[in-house]
Amino acid sequence: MPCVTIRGCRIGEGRPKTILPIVEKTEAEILARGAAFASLPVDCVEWRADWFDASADPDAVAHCLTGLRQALGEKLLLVTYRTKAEGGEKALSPIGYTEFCGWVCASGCADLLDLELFPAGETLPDLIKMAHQQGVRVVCSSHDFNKTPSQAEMVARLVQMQAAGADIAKLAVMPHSRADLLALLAATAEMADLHPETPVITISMGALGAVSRVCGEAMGSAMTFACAGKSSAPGQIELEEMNHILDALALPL
Ligand SMILES: O=C1C[C@@](O)(C(=O)O)C[C@@H](O)[C@@H]1O
Repeated sequence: MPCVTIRGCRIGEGRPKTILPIVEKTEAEILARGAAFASLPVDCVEWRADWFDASADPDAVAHCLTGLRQALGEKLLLVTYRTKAEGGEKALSPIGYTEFCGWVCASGCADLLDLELFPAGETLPDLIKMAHQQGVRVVCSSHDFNKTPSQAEMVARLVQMQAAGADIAKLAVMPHSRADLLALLAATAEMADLHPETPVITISMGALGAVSRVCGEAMGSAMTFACAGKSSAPGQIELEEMNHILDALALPL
């Protein structure tokens, strides 16, 4: 798998890189979480900006991002606006979504920007180009909180993200059976074996899917979302426990 290197962190190589989400409403709460997470053994912090009270105000977003960047030091910062349709807190018009992404990239504070495959639609390649021009890497994402699509459909979505120019392709789906969980894992292995152009992140959500969050090194998922207190999706495992499990499941060099 090719590796995406940011601030010395090699995403796509070895141990899956850990991510902690911030799901707070006010700048003060967001920055307090950022400062607390900066001292934890985690690789990346995700700011879920759809939770932010002032997410429609460009100055407030820029101010918060500047504070977060300072708080996080060398930890990677992933910025995500998860739209309601994909399981997030707020709906956003296509124009609002594009504007928000522009503010994040212009801030110079984000290492990674989450871009949703379906809402971005035809504008996705242009949004990716805009991010790249400003030195921001793109995690393209797709979520299904209701079901697990077929293996072929999951692979097709991830390949579509790669073709659009994403640096990392991500899929989170909901299982209802062991077969669903196996389909997600099989799609992950298929990507690693047959489409290794970019690292991928794959998640089967909820308790049934939780094993998918810890087996990335063996199966081919490059990053994993954990939690420290508040979680941002069902099935996330506490960071401390996650670190123990990832160590125990490490492959020999
Ligand atoms: O896309 C994802 C993955 C996620 O939904 C999870 O299942 O861990 C958590 C979200 O915060 C993140 O943006």
